[in-house]
Amino acid sequence: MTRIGVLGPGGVGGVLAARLGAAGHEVSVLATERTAAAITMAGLRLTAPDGETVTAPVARPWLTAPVDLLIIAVKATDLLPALTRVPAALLGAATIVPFLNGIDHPALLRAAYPAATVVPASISIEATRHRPGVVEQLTSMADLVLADDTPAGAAAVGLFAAAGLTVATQSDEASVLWRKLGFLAPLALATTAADQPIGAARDAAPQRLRALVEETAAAAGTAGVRIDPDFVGSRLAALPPTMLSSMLKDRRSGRALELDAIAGPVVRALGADRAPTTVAVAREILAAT
Ligand SMILES: NC(=O)C1=CN([C@@H]2O[C@H](COP(=O)(O)OP(=O)(O)OC[C@H]3O[C@@H](n4cnc5c(N)ncnc54)[C@H](OP(=O)(O)O)[C@@H]3O)[C@@H](O)[C@H]2O)C=CC1
Ligand SMILES: CC(C)(CO)C(=O)C(=O)O
Repeated sequence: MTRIGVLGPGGVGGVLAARLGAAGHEVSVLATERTAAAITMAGLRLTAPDGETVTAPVARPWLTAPVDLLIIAVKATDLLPALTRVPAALLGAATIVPFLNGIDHPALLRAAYPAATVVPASISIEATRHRPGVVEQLTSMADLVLADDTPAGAAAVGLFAAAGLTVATQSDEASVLWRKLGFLAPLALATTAADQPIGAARDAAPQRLRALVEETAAAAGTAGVRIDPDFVGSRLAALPPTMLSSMLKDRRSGRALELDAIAGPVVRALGADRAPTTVAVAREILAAT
């Protein structure tokens, strides 16, 4: 049994907290005051294609006891304030597995928690937090990718897999994060700018979608990660037409967008001149939100 903390028990964090709790781990969630109270009073309810579970993790607004592994699943826009709930002295040499979209957060986490080991990770899932303590996994897809180039990373892979989650590995941080972004950035930017699911967004502007794919692949190349634009294009073409990105869901709910976390790395890697479509689409989104 591993002591696991989950910072941000929303869509992603709620699914992982529920599944790891059901697998017998000692799970505590670190949440906003209201969510911590809701989970303390009524538990954490997960509805998923394989059924409904109610688990009873310990919920608190900040870490009060050591954990072996800390999952971070807040939005990038909330990361900095959320970290105040986890004192570095208490976290010590724990393993941190962040599931945020984007590229830039591991550096912040390493600076904030110098004794910990940060294991870069990504997740492909469609998960939603309906209200505090009530989350839904919408499809059976729940695919984790972790960097297994450290003993802590290899141990975390084993822990998630033993809880029944699908886990793939990459040997380095850049590959984990850029491969996710190589697919996500075109999907999120195209759908959010169009305010349409991927089917309508790709039909309305196929060349623009292709340009987003090529710019993100070129940006990944600057970090030594080779992404084939044709492969990403075929994955995007195969998505169900009704699929939304989490950025579009955020736009429609009036929540803060992870625009810097998703478009920023592409523009910072290439410069604005070599990422004209990413810049134009991001500016449209900024103007509309
Ligand atoms: N949802 C999805 O399907 C996917 C999401 N991702 C990525 O995963 C990450 C998490 O996204 P997602 O699960 O959708 O986000 P949600 O909004 O569903 O959940 C975020 C959680 O963070 C909590 N939170 C916000 N601010 C703080 C704070 N200051 N202190 C503590 N907790 C806080 C929220 O609390 P409260 O509930 O109290 O508001 C909420 O529980 C993002 O980077 C996203 O891009 C990646 C793949 C798919
Ligand atoms: C790629 C996708 C849709 C699924 O995980 C996602 O990560 C997101 O929308 O944020």
